[in-house]
Amino acid sequence: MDARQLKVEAARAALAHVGSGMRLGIGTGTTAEEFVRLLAEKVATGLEVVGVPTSERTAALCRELGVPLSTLEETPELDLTIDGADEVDPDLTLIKGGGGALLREKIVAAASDRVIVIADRSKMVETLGRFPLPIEVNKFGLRATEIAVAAAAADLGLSGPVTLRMTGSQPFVTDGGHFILDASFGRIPDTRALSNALFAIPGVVEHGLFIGLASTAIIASGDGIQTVHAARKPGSSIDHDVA
Ligand SMILES: O=C[C@H](O)[C@H](O)[C@H](O)COP(=O)(O)O
Repeated sequence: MDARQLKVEAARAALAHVGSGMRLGIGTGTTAEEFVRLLAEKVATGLEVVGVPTSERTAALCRELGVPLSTLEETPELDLTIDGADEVDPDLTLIKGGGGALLREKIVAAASDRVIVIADRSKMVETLGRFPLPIEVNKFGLRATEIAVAAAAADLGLSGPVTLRMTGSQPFVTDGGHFILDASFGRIPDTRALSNALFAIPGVVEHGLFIGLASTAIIASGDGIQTVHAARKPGSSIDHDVA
């Protein structure tokens, strides 16, 4: 099975969790787009859902394929979000933002009762950090923010290039009008500590570490589909088991 087919299989398995009447968060990226295509087929045959897209790119695909859309203003509480990821660790902490949509993705995920991550097996890692961590930053004070990010990482024993994401000769600009720094720190043993350190920097708008947001990961490989549920945290209502 090639990489695209694995994405389709993960998306298909996630679609089984979608029921009529649901308010859906709809992710961004090539895997989420396979989900949108399958969802659109179901909508065409009568499934009634409303989707809140996590990017202009996803919104355009939904419109093209006839998936009914809402906004988070109109529909601030969602039943389920389905999204891809750049990396997934065994606790279902994620790195996201390879497509630049991390800010809206995190807002939508946080507004959802459940978040299902869909990915092929290559995205599973023991420790996050092989994929450069996307950090969305305000355009103002870019250089100062770059220096502060590197210093915050160094305090945690992390180091590596922090580069401004480009599109051709121009900086990449997110849907929110910000820039993205891609931080190649290597393995991140303490994601919570790095998250806190980054949020202490005023120029940081959001970062791509998704901690405690994913409830389930649906992972496709040549051996089939693996479904992993997030471990129960004190006070949480999330189920915990590994299937
Ligand atoms: O900003 C983009 C998102 O976080 C994507 O969900 C992530 O980059 C995974 O994308 P793909 O499914 O294309 O690998």
